[in-house]
Amino acid sequence: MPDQRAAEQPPPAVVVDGLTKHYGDVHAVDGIDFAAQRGEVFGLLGHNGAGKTTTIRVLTGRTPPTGGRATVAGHDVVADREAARERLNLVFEDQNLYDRLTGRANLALFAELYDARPERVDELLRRVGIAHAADRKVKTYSTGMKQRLLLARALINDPEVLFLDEPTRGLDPTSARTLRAIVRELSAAGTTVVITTHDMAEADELCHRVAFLSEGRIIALDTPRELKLSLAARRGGRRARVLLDDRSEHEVALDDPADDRLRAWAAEGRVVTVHSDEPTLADVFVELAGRSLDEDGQEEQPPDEQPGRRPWWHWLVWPYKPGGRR
Ligand SMILES: Nc1ncnc2c1ncn2[C@@H]1O[C@H](COP(=O)(O)OP(=O)(O)OP(=O)(O)O)[C@@H](O)[C@H]1O
Repeated sequence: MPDQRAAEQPPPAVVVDGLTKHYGDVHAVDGIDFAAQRGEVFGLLGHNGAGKTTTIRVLTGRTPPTGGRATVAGHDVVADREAARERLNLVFEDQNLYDRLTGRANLALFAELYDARPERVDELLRRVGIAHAADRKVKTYSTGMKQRLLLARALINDPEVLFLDEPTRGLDPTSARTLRAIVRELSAAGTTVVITTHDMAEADELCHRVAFLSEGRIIALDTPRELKLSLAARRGGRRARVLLDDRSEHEVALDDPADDRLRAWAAEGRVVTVHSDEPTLADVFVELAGRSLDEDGQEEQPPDEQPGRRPWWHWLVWPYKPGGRR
């Protein structure tokens, strides 16, 4: 019964309703609505100046909205700001660590501030993978280590909602992978994670749903999968290039029931590779925003330094079994 299911559904961890934030004539956030569920990883994506950071600043009580309303963990971010802040935490680019203190001392200070158990400090240092450097001064830490320490610090109060502003920017692939793994663990344990990123491949991999922001407005909001599928549909359906055992290449329509050549070739064991043309999230963004994220002054990285970024044509190796059926 739908009514009963609705009653059992926990309230969303983040609710944003007609939120605006104006700086003079600049409408940094211009009437946005969304809700993020418990355990959801929710991505805010957009060009420089789209309003991502401002949205997070309002939701974390760092700046008041001009209009509209938002709640975090059930608490209004304006009227009930302190209660909301007790249940959230954040990793922000402009945050500072105490450079002349050790990693452990940095965390211990925050543990005291939040009344956390003292054992929590070492637990978190282990969790983010910097226990070995716990007694080194933070000024000797690399960017990745500092980012890990900031994350540990943000977890000290077991937040119900964690806000991460560009958490993997400037990180080496290993640190970025560790951070993504922690986000997944947190999400599985019920923490809601709201993340801003310029990295479309990362958003695709990590986020349950993403909102594309442009000039302070949400221009699309859905799961990465749905966004990609709807672009494929607008382009006339998904297609694939197929390489057969006789080295001939064919283009097939995956969404056209009349085109069952791929199934037939597969049944005959003739397929060597299938080359899918599924659009990427970056393609969806370009279509909606009219330009790519690389066109807004971001420094483009060479392709081999773009972890997880998939080319437009992405090869799937079909299990090839010469002369037989699978
Ligand atoms: N304190 C401020 N005073 C005046 N304007 C501001 C202020 N903070 C942000 N803005 C403006 O609001 C708009 C949105 O900025 P915001 O930092 O939220 O964008 P963003 O999507 O996070 O961009 P980026 O990817 O560069 O961090 C921009 O036009 C910015 O110049």
